[in-house]
Amino acid sequence: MRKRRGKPEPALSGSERLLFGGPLRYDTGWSKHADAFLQLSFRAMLVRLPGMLVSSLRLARRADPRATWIVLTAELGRGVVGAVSLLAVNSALGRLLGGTDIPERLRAAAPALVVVAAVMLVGTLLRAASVYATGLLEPKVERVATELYLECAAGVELEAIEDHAFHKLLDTAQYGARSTRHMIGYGTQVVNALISLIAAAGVLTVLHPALLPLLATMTLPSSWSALTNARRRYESYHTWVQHARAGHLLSGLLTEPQAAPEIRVHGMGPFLLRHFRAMSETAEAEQARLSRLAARTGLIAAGWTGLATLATYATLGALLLGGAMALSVAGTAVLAIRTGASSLDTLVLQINQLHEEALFVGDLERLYEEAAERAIPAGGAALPEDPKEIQFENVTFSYPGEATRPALDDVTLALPLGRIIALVGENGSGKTTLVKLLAGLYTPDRGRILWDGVDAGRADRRLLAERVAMVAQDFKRWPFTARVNVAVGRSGVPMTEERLAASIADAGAEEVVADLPHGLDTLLARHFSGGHELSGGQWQRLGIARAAYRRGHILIVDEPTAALDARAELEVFEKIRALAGNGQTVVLITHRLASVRHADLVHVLEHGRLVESGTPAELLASGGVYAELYALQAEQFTARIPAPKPA
Ligand SMILES: Nc1ncnc2c1ncn2[C@@H]1O[C@H](COP(=O)(O)OP(=O)(O)OP(=O)(O)O)[C@@H](O)[C@H]1O
Repeated sequence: MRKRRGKPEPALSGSERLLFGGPLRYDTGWSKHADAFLQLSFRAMLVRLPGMLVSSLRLARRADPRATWIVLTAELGRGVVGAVSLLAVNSALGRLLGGTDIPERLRAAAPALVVVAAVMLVGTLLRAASVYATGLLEPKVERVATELYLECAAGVELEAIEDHAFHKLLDTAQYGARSTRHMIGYGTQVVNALISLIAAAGVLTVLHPALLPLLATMTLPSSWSALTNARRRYESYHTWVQHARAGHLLSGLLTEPQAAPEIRVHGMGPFLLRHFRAMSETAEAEQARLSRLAARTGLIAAGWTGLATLATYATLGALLLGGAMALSVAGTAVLAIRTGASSLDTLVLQINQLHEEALFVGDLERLYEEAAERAIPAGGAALPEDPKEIQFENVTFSYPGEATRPALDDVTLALPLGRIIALVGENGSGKTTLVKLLAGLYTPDRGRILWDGVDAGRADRRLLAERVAMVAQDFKRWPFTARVNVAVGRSGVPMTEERLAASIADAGAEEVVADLPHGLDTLLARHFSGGHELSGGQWQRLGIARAAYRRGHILIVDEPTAALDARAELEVFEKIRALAGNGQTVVLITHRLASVRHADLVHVLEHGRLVESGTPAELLASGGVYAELYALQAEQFTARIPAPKPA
């Protein structure tokens, strides 16, 4: 970011330091694209104007070509009407102020006056047409831009979504979609003001060439003031966007149902409120700083405009007194100057607004570009129809920005298909990371994942995802009906009752559904009226039903029984075993080693490395990590509880 002289560093609030560990401001230099701040000079603004107008026009045509055509024609027409009206006024004034006989003068001026009235009527009609079509266009343009934005968010790699810099771009670009809507209105007004200005300037040049530079001098100060303020607002926005996000986070926490019990039991309400207030006050201080600067800039600009106006009218007076200009011409000149000054003012203001919106649209365009670069690649090699084995070959993977040891370190292992394979290891040993790589959510930094010899890194990612069903540890509890919560497992196929019933049976979730007040049509979101909440274990069964509904070849279950009671756990493992019996591969992550006994193969991970592989019996016999963990768990049931000390 370009440092500005005299720009004070925003104060760091105690709340930010305590809650978020430091100032919540983004490093704006993260993007490899052109720095938006460099695009804020007056020259850059003018250079970018045609591009801004063209990009608004392109979006508008995409959203509604007919309405775009109406707006353009109407605005062009209004400009022409303005010029004709000025010329007609000039002609009427010349006739009214020439000659001696008043009725004669009026008669001579009548046709010009009729023209003035007629063009005013046409102008009004054109304005109505433009307002109507702009109203049609704006929401459509916003929708088109928002759809593109959401497509980008849904289409990028998981790594991009987890990257804070990309997330910042997502945050700022969301305002770009709204800005595209405003750009239509501002764009229209720019076109209109530009045409009226050209008309007024043309008329002025004809009247006297000295008047044109004076007109420009009169409007320069307001341009400078508007541009300076816009630049400050945009700069401040970018510096403070993360802070604003944190403020929303706090207010969201105070109202969200998940946090409500803890807020009440731990009495966290006043704590969060206090910090919300402190964060808001810091943001208010920034607003006050901007307003102070805007008022100062406005005052300087107003003084400058006053002097320029004085000079203009003094010049006009001197021309009149010196006999260099007729009175009627001076009258038209005053009108043309007023029209021109007002058009120029509007033009500068609207270009500036357009420019300010364009900066946000610029963020949106940067997001489109960045998202295209980070998109999940389309196409690729086909995977074998019925593979026998998936082989991890020296796979190493680190999460972006994690400088310490890799989450997976040189892992080589085999996953024979059609079996139950368990992944075992202590917290943070890399089990979830391994299955995420298997599902194609991440790609290895080094090494390969081979499906019967075909490198998954080169495979069509869509086809790979087709094969996989996953119940992640933190699987999504969609705030939709129970039916949808199961059927989203494969939302691309028509929903059938048979498939739903079979998946629910496969997951042993019949009772969960039967207990719902409206069966499968029960809304599973308590914060909506008529909504219902499930327990953690009940949700887990629906999650498994969702994965069963997907009918992928490989079922990945990450901690499937964490929220289940002992009986339910046994039952769920029974169901998972039955699924494997159908020829489906099950990759199971669990800490309950008793449940691993039924696996065909166990891989044990430690600190991201594979330390043991084998059948449960082999691993128990070998006395390694698995055997040690197993013994620890078994001990918990057999160890004697120490007798209470005598009083
Ligand atoms: N999204 C992420 N971004 C950055 N680091 C991550 C991310 N997810 C996991 N890690 C890190 O990667 C390492 C392996 O995590 P992983 O979730 O694969 O372990 P795990 O064996 O599944 O653990 P657990 O048994 O607790 O679920 C950990 O050090 C963790 O901090």
